[in-house]
Amino acid sequence: MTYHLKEMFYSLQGEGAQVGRPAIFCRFTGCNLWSGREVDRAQAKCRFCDTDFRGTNGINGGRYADVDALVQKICALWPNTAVRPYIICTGGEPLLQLDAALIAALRQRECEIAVETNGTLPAPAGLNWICVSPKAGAPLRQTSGDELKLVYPQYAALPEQFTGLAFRYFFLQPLADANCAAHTAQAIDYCKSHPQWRLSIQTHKLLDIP
Ligand SMILES: C[S@@+](CC[C@H](N)C(=O)[O-])C[C@H]1O[C@@H](n2cnc3c(N)ncnc32)[C@H](O)[C@@H]1O
Ligand SMILES: Nc1nc2[nH]cc(C(=O)O)c2c(=O)[nH]1
Ligand code: SF4
Ligand SMILES: [Mg+2]
Repeated sequence: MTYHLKEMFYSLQGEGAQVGRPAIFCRFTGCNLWSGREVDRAQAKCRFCDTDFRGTNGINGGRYADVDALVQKICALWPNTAVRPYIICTGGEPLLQLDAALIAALRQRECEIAVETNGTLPAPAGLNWICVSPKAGAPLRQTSGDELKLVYPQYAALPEQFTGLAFRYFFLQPLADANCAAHTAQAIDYCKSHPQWRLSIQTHKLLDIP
C-alpha cells in the first residue's frame, strides 16, 4: 500500500515517560477526529490539535509507494550506531496507516516502534510502546498500553474515567492554548492530590526543537 507522510525528522521525544529519548518521528497524514482544516476546527471531534498533519509537504514527507521505500527512508535518518532505531509513529492518527507489513519490516531492521494514538482504533500487534491520548466524546477502543497521556483539562474526559485502565503510566499534559500557564497550574494541583498521575510537559516546545 502507499503510505502518506506529512514529515519525518530526527529529534528527542518531548513528552511523557520517554522524554529526552532520541527518536525518529514519522508523522502520518490525516486524522479521523479532524480534517486538519482551520475552517473545520470548531465542528471537529478534536478541537485543540497543535499539529499540521495535512498534505505531504513537510521535511521527508511524501507518498511512499511501498513498505521498502518508506523503511529505507526512515532508517536513513538514524545515526550510524549500534543502538536500535527508536521510531515514533504519530500524526494525525498513525493507526489509520500503520499496518502489519510496515511493522514487520521495521522489526526486521531491529527498530523499536512507538505510537502516539488517540485510542479510537485498536493498536496492531508488534508495537514496543503504546501511548494513548483519549479525546472527549470520541470512542476509546485501545484501553491498554504503556502510557495514557491525557490532555488536560477536557471537561468531558476527566482523569477519573481512565485510572482503572491497564497502563503503566498516567500523565496529564497541559492543554497548549492561550491559557496554558493556568492549565499547567491546574494539572500540577491534580497530580499532587492524585499521585497516580504525573505531569507531562511538551519540552520540545520549551527547547524550540522539532
Ligand atoms: C498531534 S497528536 C498525534 C497523535 C494522535 N492523533 C493523538 O491525538 O494522540 C500527538 C500528541 O499531542 C497531543 N496534543 C495535541 N494537541 C495538543 C495541545 N493543544 N496541547 C497539548 N497536547 C496536545 C495529543 O493529545 C497527543 O498526545
Ligand atoms: N519532540 C517532539 N516530541 C513529540 N512527542 C509527541 C509528538 C507528536 O507530535 O506526536 C512530538 C513532536 O512533534 N516533537
Ligand atoms: S486526534 Fe490527535 S492528530 Fe487528530 S486532531 Fe486530535 S490531537 Fe490532532
Ligand atoms: Mg506534537
